[in-house]
Amino acid sequence: MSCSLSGSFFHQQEMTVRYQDVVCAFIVEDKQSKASEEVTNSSSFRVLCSQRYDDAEHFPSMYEFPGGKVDEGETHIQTMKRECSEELGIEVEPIVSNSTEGDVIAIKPCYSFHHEPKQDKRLGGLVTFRLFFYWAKIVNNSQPKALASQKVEWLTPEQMGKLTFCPGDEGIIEDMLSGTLRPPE
Ligand SMILES: Nc1nc2c([nH]c(=O)n2[C@H]2C[C@H](O)[C@@H](COP(=O)(O)OP(=O)(O)OP(=O)(O)O)O2)c(=O)[nH]1
Repeated sequence: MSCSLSGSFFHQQEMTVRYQDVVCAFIVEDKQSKASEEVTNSSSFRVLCSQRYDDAEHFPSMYEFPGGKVDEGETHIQTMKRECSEELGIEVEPIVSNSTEGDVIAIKPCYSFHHEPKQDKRLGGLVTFRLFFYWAKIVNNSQPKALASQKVEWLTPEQMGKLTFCPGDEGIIEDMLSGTLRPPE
């Protein structure tokens, strides 16, 4: 069977589109901690968020969940732990469900968007990011510090809703606000 193909179709076929997995952690505040007094009596919760630098090459000043690109040979959980250590100086563990012991709860694994990195030598060219979200908690009482961002804050979904988050987080805040996305009990 023959078919006619437009120039733009050929262009797309020749273009290399790479995929880059990004792991993001929804780090839930420990409700026992003093700082979270205002949310202990409600169904609300707070999640650790960072604000990117004002002069960041991509998405300056926007908020994001801690995380980053998966390095070659890394599992998602290794990436999450490494990024949290590098960016926040904290040790985290994934929150696992009781019924599926050992399984990580992954949320919305299909967020993707196009991105044209200029400097990142690992990428180069057109890249589709796939964001994977995991619930996590801080262990060993380590305290988060803004080591790679201008600010880190514990935020409720209501507070997040008033801020601008990175494009891959589209829908996430709305889901937290509506209650469809909540930390596992
Ligand atoms: N860490 C993180 N990245 C996010 C989120 N939402 C979202 O769209 N992203 C995007 C921003 C980045 O382009 C990419 C993650 O890359 P990265 O954490 O290594 O950040 P980076 O500043 O070095 O990235 P970049 O300059 O290459 O964009 O995913 C999020 O909630 N957390």
